[in-house]
Amino acid sequence: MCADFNIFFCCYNLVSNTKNKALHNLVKSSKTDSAKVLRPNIISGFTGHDIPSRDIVPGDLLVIPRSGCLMPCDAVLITGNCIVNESMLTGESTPVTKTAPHTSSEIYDTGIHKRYTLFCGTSILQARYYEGEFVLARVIKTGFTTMKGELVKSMLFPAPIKIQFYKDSAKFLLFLSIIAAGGMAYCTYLYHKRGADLEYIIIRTLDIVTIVVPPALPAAMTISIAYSQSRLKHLNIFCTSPPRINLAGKIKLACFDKTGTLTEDGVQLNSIIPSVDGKFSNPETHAFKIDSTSSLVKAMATCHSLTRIMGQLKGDSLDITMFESTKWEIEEPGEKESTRYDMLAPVIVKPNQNNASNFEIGEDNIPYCIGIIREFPFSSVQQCMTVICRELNDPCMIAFTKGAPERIKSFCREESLPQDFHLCLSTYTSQGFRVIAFSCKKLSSKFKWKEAQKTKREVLECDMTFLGFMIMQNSLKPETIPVIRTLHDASIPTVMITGDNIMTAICVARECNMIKADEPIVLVNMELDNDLGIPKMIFEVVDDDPDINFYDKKYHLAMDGKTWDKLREYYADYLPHILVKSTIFARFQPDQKTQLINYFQKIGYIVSMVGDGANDCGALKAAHVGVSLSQAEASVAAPFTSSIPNISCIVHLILEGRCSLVTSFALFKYMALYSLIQFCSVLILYTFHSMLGNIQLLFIDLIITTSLAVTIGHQGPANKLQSERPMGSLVCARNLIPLITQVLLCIAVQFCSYYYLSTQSWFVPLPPGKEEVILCWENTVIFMVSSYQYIIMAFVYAKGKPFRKTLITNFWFLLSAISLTSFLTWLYLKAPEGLAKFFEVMYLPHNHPREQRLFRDTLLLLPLLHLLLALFIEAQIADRKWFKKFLQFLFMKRKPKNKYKILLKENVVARWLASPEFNVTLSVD
Ligand SMILES: Nc1ncnc2c1ncn2[C@@H]1O[C@H](COP(=O)(O)OP(=O)(O)OP(=O)(O)O)[C@@H](O)[C@H]1O
Repeated sequence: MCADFNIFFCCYNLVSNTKNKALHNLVKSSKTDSAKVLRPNIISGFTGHDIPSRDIVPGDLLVIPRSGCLMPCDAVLITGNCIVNESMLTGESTPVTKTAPHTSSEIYDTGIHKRYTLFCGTSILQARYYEGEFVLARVIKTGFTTMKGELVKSMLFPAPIKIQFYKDSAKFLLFLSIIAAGGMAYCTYLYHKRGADLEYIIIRTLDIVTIVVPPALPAAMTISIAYSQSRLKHLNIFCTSPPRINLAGKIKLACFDKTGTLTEDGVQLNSIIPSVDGKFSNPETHAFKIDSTSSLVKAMATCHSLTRIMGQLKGDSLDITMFESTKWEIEEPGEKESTRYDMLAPVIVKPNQNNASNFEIGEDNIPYCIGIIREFPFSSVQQCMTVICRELNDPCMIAFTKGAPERIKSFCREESLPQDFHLCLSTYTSQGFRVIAFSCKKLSSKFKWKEAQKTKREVLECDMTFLGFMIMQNSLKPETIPVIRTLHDASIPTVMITGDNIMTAICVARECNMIKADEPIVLVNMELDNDLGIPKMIFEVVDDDPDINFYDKKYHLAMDGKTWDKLREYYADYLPHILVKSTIFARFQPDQKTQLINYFQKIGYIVSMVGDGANDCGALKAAHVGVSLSQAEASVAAPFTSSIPNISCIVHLILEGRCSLVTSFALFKYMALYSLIQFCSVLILYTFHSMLGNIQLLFIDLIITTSLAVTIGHQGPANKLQSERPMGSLVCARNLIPLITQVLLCIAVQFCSYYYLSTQSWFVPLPPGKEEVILCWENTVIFMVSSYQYIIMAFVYAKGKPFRKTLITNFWFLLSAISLTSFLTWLYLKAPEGLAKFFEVMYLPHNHPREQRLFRDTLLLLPLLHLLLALFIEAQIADRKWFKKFLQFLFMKRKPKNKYKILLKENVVARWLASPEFNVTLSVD
């Protein structure tokens, strides 16, 4: 019993140590010893105090150092602005600008007003305000209530996740308790019959409970997770919710974000297509080749959120590429970077010297420049960004907007849009290009500084003039194609969920082989049916023959965010049938990404999601296994963060997950068998008036089972993903039948060994008595045989393939198993008298009768035979497909259990596609 607890605490410590370390790193990563706050003072208004950061309280006015700092609390900016790295929050390390809110009647809400809020744990790269003035922030939350506190809480108390294994283990424990109850009843009967007193009966029967229900069982389930977590850490994959590692072993659908995940973070400029008076001009490869006085170039020079930090241009890679292509220059006011803050002298952009001559010179010989008065930063929900600018010598301000073409189109006046807008867009998107559109709006001369600060973006984003397209190339990461192939080979379907255009998404999906060249793609669209008053679902086959037989061919559905919303609203019953056949989800907003992941889970998929940006946060959290590609060691965004900057991390995770799951099962079965073996030995010995000695019990519990259980978990994952999946359920016939067979075999071997002993002519059974005898032949035989059985069972369950490395690679296990076997054999055959006495086993000197020595030697054949039979049961029955099929036949399992498997089998969409009602058409190329 004490040894069992020992194992439990060893394993528990191992797991909690890994967790504690991660927590410790996280807390330390943003620990700031002190902070400066302004507190009211009756005499001089406010005075500054340097206080330990733990003494900061909500309501304090925090002074943000100009050179940046780690935020010790959540606070709202009051003055100035800050450039912040929020990778801990979103996984995305592109710096974001936080500004102080403008006076308005709106009530502050952290969820809505994130752009005014500095979050605890995020890194302030720079704080800017007028020279000599403080950058101030009002503290709103401290400690556990902050955003970082939430992350620490989620690590300390991870949200419970439904894992079949844990439910099954509870059932299994119940089953073991029933066995224990049987054993207790037998024990009570036995000792009562022998006339033992009540206290003795109680002690003996309680012994049985501690043997059958091992307290180390929960530890067995976590030890493999601890090993996997530390291996993942070496691969730079960090985990804040370790139980999810086992879930990774059961992933049935792998979802990916596109930009920055499947494709590179950076983009290259392909061409620019200006639009003048509602007509597209010829594409240009460089922005500086276009007339630099054109509005499109001005939009490209101003419509961004770039800033200079340490002399380097920082911001979204798309913005950097765009701005650099104009060859304009950015100038931020103030000599020092940290004083680049002046409402009256905003950030300005100006053409470089070569182009400057094209522009008018202002009064006082000031060279031409554009001041960026206000910026509405890019958001994935809006799919665009807007700036309000003022040109030198122009009394009117101008708004420039850039973003997703569909979105920009909706802002523009009809006459400014070229007729071939869609044709031009689809020409580029269907080649996989990322297309960004631009528009502008001249504001009235009455629109002054004050209005610019107060206006809402909706006022600006209407009645605009379309300016043209910018075509960007975003190539695949080299690892994407091999990883997608590996996942498909392992029968794990892949799905793309992106904010980008649907045609671009389709092209990228084809390029990375998510959709093979010969597999047709069908667009799901919605068209308003005036008769019905609800949208009608229509299908469009992309680039293929619409007369395909969809029953025979693998096909993929693709839809955009708008269709998704309508499907949810009007065709909720059809949605599961469509989902199982869908591979591309484009123009999805962040909340739609989350909804989609939840839907996949509803139809029975274990879903993984890999993403890199702020627009994936919800989906990453919702997925069973969300992996954020981020430099941060832990982010609030996802339970896993990977510093491997590509999707190969998901393969490592699945391999580790499978290894951990299989090891957890193996350890669980091993611990259960160990209890049952000991249970059987004890009952046999009680029956024949003997029992196991304390040293023997300690040796079994502490040395044999602990060393073997701990080293079994050490085995690493297989090198290659297999299409075969590990079992997810412990309490199923496929698991239980081999396990029960192993138990019966162990019992049979113990009985055989006793029977063999009883047939010996020299053997005299123990006479009935009130107290049990330890030093006797009965005890020696059962102790030795059962000790071998613990090693045999560990050997059987330590097998490697197909989800773990081969047993040969597990050095520590082999060392333990070989050393224990050698020691046991030596103890049994050749141990000196003192040691035999210590272990309370029979000592046979050389001059002992030959029959006794022959019996002792030949008894060893039994464990050998047991090993062969146990290996046979595991290799030829438990692991075999025929056994699975036989059980399916036996239990008449006709239908798959998972909903998505039933839906896939039904293939209802193929029927719809064949029906004229759904109006299947061929899309334009
Ligand atoms: N910096 C930006 N400024 C303006 N518009 C942008 C900017 N970045 C992206 N967009 C537009 O907004 C759309 C949505 O962007 P979002 O970041 O949500 O998704 P994405 O980057 O296209 O794809 P993914 O979801 O795969 O990362 C983009 O497709 C693009 O058209």
